[in-house]
Amino acid sequence: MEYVSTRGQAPVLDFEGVTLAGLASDGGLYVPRAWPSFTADEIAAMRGLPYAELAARVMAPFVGESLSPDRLLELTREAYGRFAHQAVTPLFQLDQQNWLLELFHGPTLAFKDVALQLLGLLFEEFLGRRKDTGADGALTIVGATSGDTGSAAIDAIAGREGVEIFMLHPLGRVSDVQRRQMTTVLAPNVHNIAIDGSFDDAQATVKRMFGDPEMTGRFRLSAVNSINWARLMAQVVYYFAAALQLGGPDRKVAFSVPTGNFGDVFAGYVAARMGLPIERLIVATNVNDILHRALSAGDYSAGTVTPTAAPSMDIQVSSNFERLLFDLGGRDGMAMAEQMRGFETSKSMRLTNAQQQGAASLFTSARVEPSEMTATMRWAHEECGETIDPHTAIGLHAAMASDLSADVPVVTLATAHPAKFRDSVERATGQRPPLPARVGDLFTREERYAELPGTYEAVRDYIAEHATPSA
Ligand SMILES: Cc1ncc(COP(=O)(O)O)c(C=O)c1O
Ligand SMILES: N[C@@H](CCOP(=O)(O)O)C(=O)O
Repeated sequence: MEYVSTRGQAPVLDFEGVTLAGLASDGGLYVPRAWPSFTADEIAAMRGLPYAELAARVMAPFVGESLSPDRLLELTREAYGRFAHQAVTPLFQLDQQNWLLELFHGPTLAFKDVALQLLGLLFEEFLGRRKDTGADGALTIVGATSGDTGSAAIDAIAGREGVEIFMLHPLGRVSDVQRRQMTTVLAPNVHNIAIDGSFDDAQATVKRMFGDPEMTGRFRLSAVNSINWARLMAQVVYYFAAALQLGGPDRKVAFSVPTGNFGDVFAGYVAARMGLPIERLIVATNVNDILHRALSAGDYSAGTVTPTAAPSMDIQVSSNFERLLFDLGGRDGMAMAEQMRGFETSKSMRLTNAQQQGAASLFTSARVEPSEMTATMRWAHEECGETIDPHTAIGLHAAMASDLSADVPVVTLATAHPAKFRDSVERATGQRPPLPARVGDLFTREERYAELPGTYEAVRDYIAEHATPSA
């Protein structure tokens, strides 16, 4: 499988190459040159497979020659063996039409674990291989988080040889559980940085660093955010898992996805491109609603980020939207580069007709207000006996407000465990969700992190001082 950049100028790479590279060198994002697809019979034959086997089957075409099928299966078995639920991503039925896909049974209680547990193993595999051949094996990961990617990536990377991680989070804008899941990991290869700014500022810093020759010349940078293709690839699998349980491929299923950086819902788009019959993808946002404006009116213009009770979705510049626009706009890298240059200058762009119409054939969107989010948490608790987190509530509200026909099952992605957002959940339901035992003594452990201004220079200098130069 070959991967090309959405901006057309970066070298074409294989799966191992894109996994280690993260962001493309022209500032674009890597996507497969063409979408692999399965026939309905091939999809039907996946019914009943254990999750790790399904994952290996769905991801095999993306991995190509970079791993043998047996090795890929060993890695998926290892990654998903660490989950607290045997089904890995179980479904929970709420009512006749609505289901929750519980994606929070991994070590750090959010959907990020599904991809990052595997990505940690892939880094180890590919770096080990390079070391065996005498090539430089050291990797400096630089990431941005609004709370969940950070903890999942740190859990996956802490203590691993030849890899170090610098994780930027917005100071004071993540929950106490999210922060402590990152800052109490004291492994020497883990560096937490709280910046005075928003997630968007952190993400912009990370992207700029990949284009800074001084940094790329000294350090071998890589990414754990969903700019890394391997992240998205692993997230495609649970769309297959859910649809197969609800009658797919013979029956269409809709998904409602609490959305910020557009990674999770883009994985649903990829599943559809691979042949999985999907009735609709609902993009659910909080008041940081750039994606809702883009999908409903073609207006992709970023305002200031408003802090909310669903902090992981407090994002205005959604990285992966570029992947969708590239695919829907005829895969023209030069045109995409120009469109993104315009956006980077003015923080605003219009979708082309092709992009808007292409998106409308599969996506709808909704902006969910704080009162609707709270009411949905309360409804799920009182009527269905299910405690849900604020992000999931945003997805569920959008699902229940949609105009889908009653015979279409709607799966809302339950992206985080309610215990990660205990204060908001308690305010909505009157019950404080206990922390699962697997996160351990989070509130008695020592915390360590640096606090920096939100400028590129401050972060660059800190990383330049603390990172290990590549040989
Ligand atoms: C709990 C939670 N829900 C939803 C999202 C939004 O997902 P995405 O950024 O892939 O759109 C995030 C952050 O990524 C998250 O952490
Ligand atoms: N909500 C995310 C933001 C980063 O998203 P990613 O999927 O691109 O890593 C977070 O929790 O950090």
